[in-house]
Amino acid sequence: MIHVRDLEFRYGTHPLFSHLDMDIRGGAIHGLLGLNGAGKTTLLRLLSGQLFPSDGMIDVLGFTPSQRKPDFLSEIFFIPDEINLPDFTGIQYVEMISPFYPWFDAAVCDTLCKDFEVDQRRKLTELSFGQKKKFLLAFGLASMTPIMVMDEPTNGLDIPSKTQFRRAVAAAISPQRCFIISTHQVRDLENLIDPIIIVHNGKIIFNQSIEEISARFSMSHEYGQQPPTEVLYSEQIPGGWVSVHETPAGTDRQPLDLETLFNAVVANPVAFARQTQIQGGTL
Ligand SMILES: Nc1ncnc2c1ncn2[C@@H]1O[C@H](COP(=O)(O)OP(=O)(O)OP(=O)(O)O)[C@@H](O)[C@H]1O
Repeated sequence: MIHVRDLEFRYGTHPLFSHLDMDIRGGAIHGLLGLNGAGKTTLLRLLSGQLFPSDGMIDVLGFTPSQRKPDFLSEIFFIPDEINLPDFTGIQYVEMISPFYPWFDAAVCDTLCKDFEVDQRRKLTELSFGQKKKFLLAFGLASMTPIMVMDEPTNGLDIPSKTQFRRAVAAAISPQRCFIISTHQVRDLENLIDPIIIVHNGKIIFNQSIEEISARFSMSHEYGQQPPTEVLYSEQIPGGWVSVHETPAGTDRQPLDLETLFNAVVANPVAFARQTQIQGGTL
């Protein structure tokens, strides 16, 4: 659904992306991870036509986002981290904005607002940060756009709302839709995001499904003071070490936790670089 080739992007003279390639398929909830300042928000804005590349190609559903064609803008919904909503009630917002989204489903919006306990009769400017975010999530999921891009969507959500968010997103994904979620809160989204994409030093250095990851890499815990040897990555934990290594054939796998995987990939990108593209499937 999304293809990026040789993307270059700079803010002023400061280069951020150089020769960045990425392929994203439909029917999946992609987790976009990266260190602070790696360029996650910038990449999401480039994909949604809010920023323009300095060079290279971005293809989203056959559109070039920077052209900002109305047909393209009605197929993508962007939920930013910082939300500015107009001085409307939720009901007025739905009346004014939903006509831009041809597949908008008002019943889905009502149900999600109810689940999130957001009162659409209230002025959006008078809602708390978390309530605004939940309203926009409900509206965005109800927009039924094939592409949905979310920047740190669980920021500001209380614990039950995070659970409802995971449930709503899992229920909304379909082979015709593609979600990209940028997050630092990987524990909030564990078991939801798959594949995992990591942006680092101006490039996509990792883009693999959980199945591919767990077939190739395992995690183990060792007790004692000495760090384990012959591993791809290790980090100290109370009483021992957790390490990431290639899975030897025929051994049982330990599920990988995403935080450790992320630390491992960023600490040793070369070791993980062999499979940065999703292989097979409909790209
Ligand atoms: N408007 C701007 N003008 C100049 N530089 C910018 C601008 N916006 C972002 N940057 C720079 O671009 C880099 C990437 O920023 P971006 O917000 O995309 O990163 P991020 O991965 O989303 O970071 P975080 O995880 O901290 O939210 C940073 O070094 C940032 O300072």
